[in-house]
Amino acid sequence: MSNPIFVALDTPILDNALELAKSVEGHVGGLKLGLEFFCANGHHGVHEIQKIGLPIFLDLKLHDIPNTVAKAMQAINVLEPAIVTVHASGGRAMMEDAKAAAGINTKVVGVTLLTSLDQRDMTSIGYNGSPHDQVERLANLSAEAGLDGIVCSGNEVGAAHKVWKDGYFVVPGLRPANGKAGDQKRTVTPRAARDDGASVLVIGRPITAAENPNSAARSIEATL
Ligand SMILES: O=c1ccn([C@@H]2O[C@H](COP(=O)(O)O)[C@@H](O)[C@H]2O)c(=O)[nH]1
Repeated sequence: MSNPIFVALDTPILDNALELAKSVEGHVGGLKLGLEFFCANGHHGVHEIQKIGLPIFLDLKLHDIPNTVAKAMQAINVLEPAIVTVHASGGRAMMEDAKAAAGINTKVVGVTLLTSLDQRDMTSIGYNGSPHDQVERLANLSAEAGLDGIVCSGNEVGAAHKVWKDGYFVVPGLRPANGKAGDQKRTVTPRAARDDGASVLVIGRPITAAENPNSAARSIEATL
C-alpha cells in the first residue's frame, strides 16, 4: 500500500515549502500546493517543489464558467499535476469541460462541501439538507460529469464510497486524536478516514505547524 498522506504546504514562501517538504519526504506520499503557494510562486514554484520527486496535488479549487475553467486547466497541464481540484458546485458542464481539458495522467476531483463548513453554515448560504445530503448529491454529479472523484470530509467518505464504488476520495480536515481543529469543522482522525475508504489523506497543520514536522508525519503514518 502506498502512503496516502499528501502534506499541505500552505505557505507563500518557496524556501519554507521546500524545507518542509524535504523534512517529511520519507513519511508522506505526495505534496499538496494550494492557492496561497500558487498565487505567490506560480509555475516556477511548482517546478521547484517537483524536484523533490513526489506527486504534486494542485489544490486550486477552480470555480468559474466552463470556458474559463477549461482554459485554466489547459494552462496548468504543463505542470503535469497528479491531482487538481474544481468546485463541484460549479455544475456539470464546468466539470465536464475541466476533465476534458486536463492531462491524461491528472485526476480531477470535485470539492463537495468544504470541511470548514457545518450544518449552520450550509443553512446560511442557502443549501438545503445535511452535509451528507450535499456530499452525496455532488458526488453523483461529479461522477456523471466524468470526474475521477471528490473531496469530502471523513464524516461522509464512507457513505460517498457506497454510492461511487470506484471513485477517488480525497479527505482533508484531518486531526490526530485531541488535535486542534482550528478553522476546520468536520474533522476525523487520519485512521478513521482511511478505514472509511479515503484514497488520499490531506494533512496540513498537524504536520507543518508541529515543532518537529518529521516526527509528526512519522507518528501519523504509524497510525495508518
Ligand atoms: O474541504 C476542504 C478542501 C481543501 N482543504 C485544504 O486542505 C488543507 C487542510 O489543512 P489543515 O492545516 O490540515 O487544516 C488546506 O490546504 C485546505 O486548503 C480543506 O481543508 N478542506
